[in-house]
Amino acid sequence: MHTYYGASHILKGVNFSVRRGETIGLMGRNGMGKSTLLKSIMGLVKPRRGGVLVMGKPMTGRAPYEIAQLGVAYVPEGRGIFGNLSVVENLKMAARAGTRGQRDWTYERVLDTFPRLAERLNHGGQQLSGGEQQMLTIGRALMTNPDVLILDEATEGLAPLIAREIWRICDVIRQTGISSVIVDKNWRHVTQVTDRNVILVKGEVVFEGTSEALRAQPELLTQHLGV
Ligand SMILES: Nc1ncnc2c1ncn2[C@@H]1O[C@H](COP(=O)(O)OP(=O)(O)OP(=O)(O)O)[C@@H](O)[C@H]1O
Repeated sequence: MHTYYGASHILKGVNFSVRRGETIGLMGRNGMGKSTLLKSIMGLVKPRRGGVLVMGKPMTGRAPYEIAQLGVAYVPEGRGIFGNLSVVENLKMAARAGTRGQRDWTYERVLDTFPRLAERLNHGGQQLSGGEQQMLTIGRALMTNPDVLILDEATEGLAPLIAREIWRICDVIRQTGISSVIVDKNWRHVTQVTDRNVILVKGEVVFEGTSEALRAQPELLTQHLGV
């Protein structure tokens, strides 16, 4: 895939795939193209060359809601809950069956997974802390019973305890067999919950491999992830 913003060539031939049940870490320093890749997949930005297949169906340039209907749930950077609606309303309005008719994620199950949300059911979205808002956006994505969950900047700006809770949730989601793509700066946490990791540098893939393979190459971590 090649994606541009005007004359700026941002994604330079990125080949990226997500298999069923796989959890992928997408890493790289600021401005390397991670969000642009996710937006290109979701139909928010149109790639100029190459394209997107969802379950083998060509979906390049299709609207984000069409991608979502094929089972891809996207939690963008900076979240995006409905601040004037309560936690209950935010969750219930998202409820629907998945692409195979599955209803594994019910309102009750989401609350079991996010005990903090269960304690704040009638709070308005804007009354929640940043971490609770992130839980609510992930919970809302799960209510759509997705096949793939995409999390951009999963724990950005969250207090360490809350970030740890998000990582626990990522692990729970992984165990249910949903595929995930997780963008986060903290490679130590990312690699604990991923099967495969991809590092982007200036719009190109410079590493792709298992968490063990990445940990075995500390020079990559220093060079590309700033550790
Ligand atoms: N709407 C836009 N118009 C023009 N350039 C953009 C736009 N959005 C992003 N860019 C540029 O594209 C490049 C890739 O940005 P992108 O947001 O994909 O990076 P990223 O790896 O997700 O980094 P970050 O963690 O900072 O979001 C950057 O140089 C950025 O300045």
